[in-house]
Amino acid sequence: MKPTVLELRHLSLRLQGKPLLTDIHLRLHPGRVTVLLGPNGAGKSTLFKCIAGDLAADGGIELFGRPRPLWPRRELARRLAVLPQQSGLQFPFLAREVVAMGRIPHDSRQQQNDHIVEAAMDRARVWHLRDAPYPRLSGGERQRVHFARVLAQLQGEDIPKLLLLDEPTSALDLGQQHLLLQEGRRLAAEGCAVLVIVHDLNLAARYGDHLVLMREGRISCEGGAERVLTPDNVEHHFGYRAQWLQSPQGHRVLV
Ligand SMILES: Nc1ncnc2c1ncn2[C@@H]1O[C@H](COP(=O)(O)OP(=O)(O)OP(=O)(O)O)[C@@H](O)[C@H]1O
Repeated sequence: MKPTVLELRHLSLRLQGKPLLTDIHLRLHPGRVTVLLGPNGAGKSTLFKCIAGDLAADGGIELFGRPRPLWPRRELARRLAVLPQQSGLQFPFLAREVVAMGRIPHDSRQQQNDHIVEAAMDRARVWHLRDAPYPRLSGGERQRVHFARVLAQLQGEDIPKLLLLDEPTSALDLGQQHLLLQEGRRLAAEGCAVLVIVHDLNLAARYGDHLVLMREGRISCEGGAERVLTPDNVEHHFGYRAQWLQSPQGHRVLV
């Protein structure tokens, strides 16, 4: 049986009398990219916050085979990295100092950290920005710096890991969107489980092994792109009639 990196059982959350998540069940395995999809307000970020420990929900969250509350914070941070939708970072850190924050949970020597920070910035294509003050970076550059930070965070021991990415491509141009998701796939190929929220259904179909579609706080459908992104499902969830077209390269593209 495949090991489970994350298991959610009967996860539900009400805030101010409003049900934000209802009876969510989800299992993630190493080596797979799972894409979380759904219309605005479906509960995707809320689900991330529950997994990240920022919101307390009813039900069970098991990470790497252990209930979430039993994980010491620092130990978990060496296995679970979260890229939130927005970072409130204002202080004029240099880009490389922001990336180095990813190394805080680790005890390694300074030398080793420098090497890891450089490699992560290289993978996120931001090494050239290493000495730039973070507040002066563009929105897309900041997003890539934070991506480098979570890459640096997950570098280290050969243990199961989970990366949560909340709309990591929202500020990126076309080329950078693909580069970032290719890096996500590369991490999965190295054994990490990746859970990513994206709004672009074509990116979801192209990079996701498993697609999870949410609506009104519930998982409404999951599986491969062909099963989840049917024109009927897309219309039902997003209020837009789409169709699949065959590209000359043989890929199917949803338009
Ligand atoms: N602290 C809160 N108290 C009450 N309602 C909240 C709270 N946080 C979020 N919500 C509501 O929960 C719902 C789900 O929000 P969430 O941010 O999870 O949606 P999402 O699927 O990530 O949407 P988007 O695609 O727009 O980012 C929204 O209706 C939001 O207004």
